[in-house]
Amino acid sequence: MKLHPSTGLHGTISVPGDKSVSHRSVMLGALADGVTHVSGFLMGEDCLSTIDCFRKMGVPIEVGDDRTVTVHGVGLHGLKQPTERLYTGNSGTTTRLISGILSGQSFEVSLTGDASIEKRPMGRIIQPLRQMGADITGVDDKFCPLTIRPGKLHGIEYTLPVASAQLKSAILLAGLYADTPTTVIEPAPSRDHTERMLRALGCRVDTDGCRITLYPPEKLTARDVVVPADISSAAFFLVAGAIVPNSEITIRDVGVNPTRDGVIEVLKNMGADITLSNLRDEGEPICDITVRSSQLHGVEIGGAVIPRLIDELPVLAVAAAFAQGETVIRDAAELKVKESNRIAAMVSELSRAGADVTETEDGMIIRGGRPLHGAAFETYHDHRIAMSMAVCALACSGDSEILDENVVAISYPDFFDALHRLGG
Ligand SMILES: O=C(O)C1=C[C@@H](OP(=O)(O)O)[C@@H](O)[C@H](O)C1
Ligand SMILES: C=C(OP(=O)(O)O)C(=O)O
Repeated sequence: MKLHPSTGLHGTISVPGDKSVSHRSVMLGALADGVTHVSGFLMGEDCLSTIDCFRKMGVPIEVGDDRTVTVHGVGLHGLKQPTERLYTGNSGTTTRLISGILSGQSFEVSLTGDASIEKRPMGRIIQPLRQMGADITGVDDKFCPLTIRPGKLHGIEYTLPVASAQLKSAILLAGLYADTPTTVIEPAPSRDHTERMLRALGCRVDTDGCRITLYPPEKLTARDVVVPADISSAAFFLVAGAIVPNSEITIRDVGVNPTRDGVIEVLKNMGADITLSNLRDEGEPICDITVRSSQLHGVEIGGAVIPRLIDELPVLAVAAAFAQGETVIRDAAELKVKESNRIAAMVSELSRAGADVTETEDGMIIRGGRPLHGAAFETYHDHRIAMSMAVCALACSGDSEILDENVVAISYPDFFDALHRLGG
């Protein structure tokens, strides 16, 4: 994909549905009694992997052509043993959350994903699920493929070593099958879509600060889901609108759950001109967001905000490269175990454009304000690196290329069309 420097991005767009909410709508819809109509579903490869796994376990799921999905729930105990190994593709969320659910089933199942998934840490779910009584094994007890056999589950109280919604959700979903309540304590609040959706389906989940307790329900009752637009996808346009001069972009119906909206807070702290309008509640808070270009300045990004913007850090690093002064990103070691090592990837690609960036143990230091030039950017087979460097390319002098651009299909299949429609 070739990109040219942009003289300004203009227009109103809708970005695709939230990936986290889309995954959960299928998983919890499958376990509910009744039919779940999902609208605004993300037709990205990761969420299609989730649909494929549940279909293989006997859940009838219809995919419409207007981003609708209908899940015919089979109830908490209605999943069937698949005839083959489940394949979770590139999706860490599918792999970890489904493992929690599979720990409570009465059949044996094995699962794995692509080359990236086979390198991502699974010891973090294997350990607590075993404490709950699950019979789960992996390669060296750390990696996929995983094999899960029937086990009798009981509730535990577990303090998470990292603020991870995937880990939290895996434990809570196993807790649906336990004979006593399950409590998870987070170091800092991570996205709470699992808790919200479980409550909507009639399950008691109490949250007290960073302490979440799930009470095993008799059943879940299906309820339709309206998926908000994904703030993690909107973030690429928030940064593009801020750093490409003469831009004004409005993004409609974006989910601004307070456990997800750190990117807005940080961009505003950097001096971005961002306004929210039309705020309303559809099970998740939603609003329209307008960004206009402005001169950004460097900031410190660390601590409790990190889980609230974890997937947005690559594109925030791009914003920092165009800001005046120094930006320090810390407490973000989790970035090393995503689809790629996102710290190393961004340091390498921003340096290729001429930025002054240094890798640290748990983040990076970006001394912004240097003039950046276009280049041929690598993606490391990582959708967020591809989209971040595409945004960077628009604000560089000279032309750029994104190698392996099709990787954006994991979370945002029409990303380049959307950029084009805005004048990029
Ligand atoms: O629960 C989720 O839907 C997600 C949680 C985050 O991962 P971790 O929980 O591993 O931080 C995030 O990076 C991922 O894109 C989606
Ligand atoms: C980390 C991500 O997803 P997952 O962990 O589900 O692969 C992401 O989408 O940036």
